[in-house]
Amino acid sequence: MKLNLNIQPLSSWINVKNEPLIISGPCSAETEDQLLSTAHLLAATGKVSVLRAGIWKPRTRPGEFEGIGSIGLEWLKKAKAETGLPTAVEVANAKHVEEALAAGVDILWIGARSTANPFTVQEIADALKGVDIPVLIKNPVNPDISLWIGALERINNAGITKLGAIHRGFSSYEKSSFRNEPMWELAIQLKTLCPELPIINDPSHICGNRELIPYISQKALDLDMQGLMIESHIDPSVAWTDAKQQVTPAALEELIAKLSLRDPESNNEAFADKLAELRKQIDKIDDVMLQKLSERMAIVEKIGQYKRDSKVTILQVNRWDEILKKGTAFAKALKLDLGFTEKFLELVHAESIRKQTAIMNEGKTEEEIVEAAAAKA
Ligand SMILES: O=C(O)C(=O)C[C@]1(C(=O)O)C=C[C@@H](O)C=C1
Repeated sequence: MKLNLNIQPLSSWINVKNEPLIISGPCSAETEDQLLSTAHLLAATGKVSVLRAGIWKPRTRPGEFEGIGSIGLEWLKKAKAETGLPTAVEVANAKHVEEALAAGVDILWIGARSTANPFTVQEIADALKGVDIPVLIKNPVNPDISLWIGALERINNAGITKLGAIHRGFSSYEKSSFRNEPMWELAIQLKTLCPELPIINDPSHICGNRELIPYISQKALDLDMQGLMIESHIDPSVAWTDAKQQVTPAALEELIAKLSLRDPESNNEAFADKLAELRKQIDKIDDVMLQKLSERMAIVEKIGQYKRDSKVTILQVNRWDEILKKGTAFAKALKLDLGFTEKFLELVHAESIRKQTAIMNEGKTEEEIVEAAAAKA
């Protein structure tokens, strides 16, 4: 399946100073002086293409600083006039859109909490009808790619063709070293569904601390993302919001200088030949692997029939334990990663159980059974 979005390439709507696109600025606009001094230092790096600032801050609990509000738009206007940097702000309702447009903001973005709510996204989409402005959409807080896609579609349906996504990571119940789990596979899935959609990474919100930002930024570029949105502050230690994850403009400049830029392709003929040869080898191995998996599943089905006819349970925990032990010992000898091997074997075992469950239920899969029950309920 491919996503049918009507979008213009990033280069046609942003004058990118240096590849990749760097959007930077304070988490929150706090004072005129803080915003202007940060903006001037960012502009002086020559590496930043867009100045960002939070004007209205969606906070988890009331009573915290909820953004400086409309006055911040005036400061942004001034910063743009003085530095020449185009500006970007987050909007979360129709009123924000109206005010941001009136203040001449160049790029709007929709935050993760808003993306998770289709009513909010639709309200913003309606407010954007007939307007020609770039809009970036952060992934929803929860790891649900259809909400992300739905938001992109709603905004695109409103006529916005200068459209991009921002990967800022996902909330998770599990304890993690990240503020928001990157779950790169979801961003990769989005890119696969819509290769022409620019995806910008937001290492600040993924990391939640300054230390990890260089690593995540490099990984994002290596996964062929088009840009980075990194929060910066003239003095992060006194920032009113997200103090731990903001960097100084000087630190940002250093971070950008250290990034390795790699191209998605190479014109070097020797490289292309070598790559083609190695890929041929991989194709052959993948064919054998899939062939073998298909043969394995045929045996699993046969066992399933025996189990059904002999009234034996699907799960054979001792046998499964033996497979895991044997498999991981072999993987160790082969220098395969143990975590990967376990995950792979678990996936295969789950598929065996799915197949045998269908055999126990006259060929009906669990999804079909659940669907039929839902239709009756
Ligand atoms: O050995 C069996 O009993 C099988 O059905 C095969 C198999 C497997 O996939 O290897 C599947 C389910 C059982 O829990 C154990 C092993």
